[in-house]
Amino acid sequence: MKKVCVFGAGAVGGHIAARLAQAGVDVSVIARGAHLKAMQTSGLRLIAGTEDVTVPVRASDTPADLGPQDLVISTLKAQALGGVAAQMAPLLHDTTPVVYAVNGVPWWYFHGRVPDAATRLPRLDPDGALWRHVGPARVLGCVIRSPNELVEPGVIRSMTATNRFLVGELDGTLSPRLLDAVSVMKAGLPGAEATSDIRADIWNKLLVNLPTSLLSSLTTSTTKELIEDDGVRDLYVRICQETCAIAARHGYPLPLDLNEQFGYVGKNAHRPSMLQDLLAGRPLELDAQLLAMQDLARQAEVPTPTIDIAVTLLAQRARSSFQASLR
Ligand SMILES: NC(=O)C1=CN([C@@H]2O[C@H](COP(=O)(O)OP(=O)(O)OC[C@H]3O[C@@H](n4cnc5c(N)ncnc54)[C@H](OP(=O)(O)O)[C@@H]3O)[C@@H](O)[C@H]2O)C=CC1
Ligand SMILES: CC(C)(CO)C(=O)C(=O)O
Repeated sequence: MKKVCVFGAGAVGGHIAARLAQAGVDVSVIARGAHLKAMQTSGLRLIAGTEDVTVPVRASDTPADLGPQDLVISTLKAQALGGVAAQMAPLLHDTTPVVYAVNGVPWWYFHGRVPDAATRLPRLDPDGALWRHVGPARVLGCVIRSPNELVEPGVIRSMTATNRFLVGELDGTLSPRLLDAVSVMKAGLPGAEATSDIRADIWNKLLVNLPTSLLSSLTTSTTKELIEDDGVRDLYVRICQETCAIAARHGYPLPLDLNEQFGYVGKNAHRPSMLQDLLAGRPLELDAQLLAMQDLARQAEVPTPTIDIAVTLLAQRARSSFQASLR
């Protein structure tokens, strides 16, 4: 049986690990702190609608305890990826693929696209640790469409019945290792799918993340509340339009279907992961979700006045709430 390790099994990774364990997949998790202790002592609990399941799961904070894997699924926040890149070594044999399930512009985005010197995004891999210790050859990109919250250590609440995980090779091929990874994931996650254009899926997800991360975090509102107010909805639309303009200049003209957008975000009273982090006094995924998008806008000379104001305000809010959490 294939061995799968979920690295950074918090809200999303906990959901993935619980579903895989439920389906009988040989899955283990890397986590830390009180959440790790709770999983080791009482198992991993997933609450999804009326369903409430607890599964035993092998959990550690030390990759060497778990050994080489057939598949690693990273569900860390973007800003944590570089710091653990070197620690992944014990989980990797020569060909182990690593699925990077993460929001925002990914560190590997330009790999294979433009001449080598310009392929790295220093903001997302400041000292090159990801490039050096993992490298783009192992990477399968993954877009998450699955809202979840870690409600207490060891306990994940899933906010919706439809959970999609779009997984793709960076060069778009439907390779045997991609189909293998998706079939392992599908055992517990019927919404896992192989995609032949992971970058298009990333842009589509950015189109949801830019307005929801910015506006929910600034207003402390759930995604559903955001679109109930005319003024906030107007800002939401402007942020979407600016995001579409950036995407188009980078080769991805996105159709802006506001009915579809509002249908997706309005369905759940979900606190986006960025708002969850803000309320908990944790660092935000500002670089990957927001500042990298401003970089791409500047590169393509696309004006983003609404995004810029919202990012400035949110960055300040993040600084002050992080400071408050230290007091
Ligand atoms: N939550 C959601 O609904 C959604 C999230 N996403 C995206 O998915 C990704 C993951 O988000 P989410 O699941 O919310 O994040 P979480 O913070 O809930 O999960 C990440 C986990 O990794 C742990 N971790 C961090 N560093 C280490 C380390 N060195 N060793 C062991 N464990 C570590 C964290 O522990 P600690 O808390 O101690 O730092 C945390 O439990 C993000 O990119 C997010 O934007 C996408 C769609 C929906
Ligand atoms: C779009 C949203 C809000 C839920 O899928 C998300 O990606 C997040 O919580 O970070």
